[in-house]
Amino acid sequence: MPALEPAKNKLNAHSLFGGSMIIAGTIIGAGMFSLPVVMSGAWFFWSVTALIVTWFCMLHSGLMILEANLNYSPGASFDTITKDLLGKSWNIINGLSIAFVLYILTYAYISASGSIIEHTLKELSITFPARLGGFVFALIVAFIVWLSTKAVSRLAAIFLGAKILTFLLTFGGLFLHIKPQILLNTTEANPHYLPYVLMTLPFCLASFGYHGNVPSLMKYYGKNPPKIKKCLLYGTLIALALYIIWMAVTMGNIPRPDFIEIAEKGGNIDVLVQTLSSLLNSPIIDLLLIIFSNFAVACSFLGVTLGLFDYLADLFKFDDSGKGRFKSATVTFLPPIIAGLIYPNGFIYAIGFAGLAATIWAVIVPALLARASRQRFGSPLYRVWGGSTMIILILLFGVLNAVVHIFASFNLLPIYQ
Ligand SMILES: N[C@@H](Cc1ccccc1)C(=O)O
Repeated sequence: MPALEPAKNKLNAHSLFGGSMIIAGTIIGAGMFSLPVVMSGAWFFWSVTALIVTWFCMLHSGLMILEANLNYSPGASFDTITKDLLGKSWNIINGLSIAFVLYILTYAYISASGSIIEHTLKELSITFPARLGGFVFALIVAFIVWLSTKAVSRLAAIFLGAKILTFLLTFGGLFLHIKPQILLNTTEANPHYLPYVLMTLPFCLASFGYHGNVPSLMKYYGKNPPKIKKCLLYGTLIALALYIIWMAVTMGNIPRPDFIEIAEKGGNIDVLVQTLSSLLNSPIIDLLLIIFSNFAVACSFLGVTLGLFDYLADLFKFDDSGKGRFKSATVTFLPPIIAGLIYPNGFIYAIGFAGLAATIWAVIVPALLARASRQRFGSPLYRVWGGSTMIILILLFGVLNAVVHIFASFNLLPIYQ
């Protein structure tokens, strides 16, 4: 995500477009690549339903952070707001869950980039093990993050542009290939979809995560709730639309039973991309898909690790000198790199656990923040609609996600296999 400048004046004219893109750019990332695999049981209709429900709840939990944030001066971080409104214990839980999500996502990106690099080089007839690919990629990203925030923001902006461009080209092409009989799964006799829908929720939740950026938007636009509200609405809507198209093109090309094999192979990006391209028989789309997946992963990788880097630098009080930044880069990258070397194929698991931890700081804590903000300040500048009912609804959604993921981890939910 590009670095944000502080708001220069109250009537600042930062465009709506920029803020919406920051939100959409953060949302659309690795999570998206887990969706077709984990949603193959629930298939198209129920997946879209789960995505819409998650979109609604994640948009409102983001708005609740905004509601609480507006009581503080622009630049106040998530940490400041939570400590002040909910107290020390919640702040520790919040901080731990943020660090956990960022760490596990960094691991997911290393795993994903390894598999993407292996697949890309295989197309060029070069054999390169995924483990090594992930390792090298992580070192490059670590170097860029160590260099400066500016380097990250410039590169992330370029990658975001490339990601959107290749997305449009790729999916424009894929759209024409959708086969209705595959999308509607007409060949399977008596299929069951509904039992598989619950387990998809934590993955949808992870895929709609962006909440660390709400305070950044306030820093960017100043106290301008109507504008920030629109950014959240448009940014999340762009992501929702894109995910629905993504479901349609993957499920409209890969027959449902084929997903069982993809999942058995670990469900990593390369397997999905490979299956898609073997079915399409179009070298151009194949190439675009590869370029797109590389950019999508690289862009979110930079954004998320920059967040983790700043968070850890602040936590351990490492300074901004070359040496201090080296220490921060080491604590940021070393644990996920080691995990990626030992266990390179845990992509899908990682996204599921990201969903479990994200439900704390991106759903439950925001709902509690909005409640506390109303009690303490009366939320004079902006209040999310729906009163306490909305707060309760969001809390229920958050708890449901946690319960689902815990049940799924103990194999208590049906799995499509
Ligand atoms: N939504 C991001 C992951 C993410 C989760 C939580 C916060 C920020 C980012 C993705 O799909 O990759």
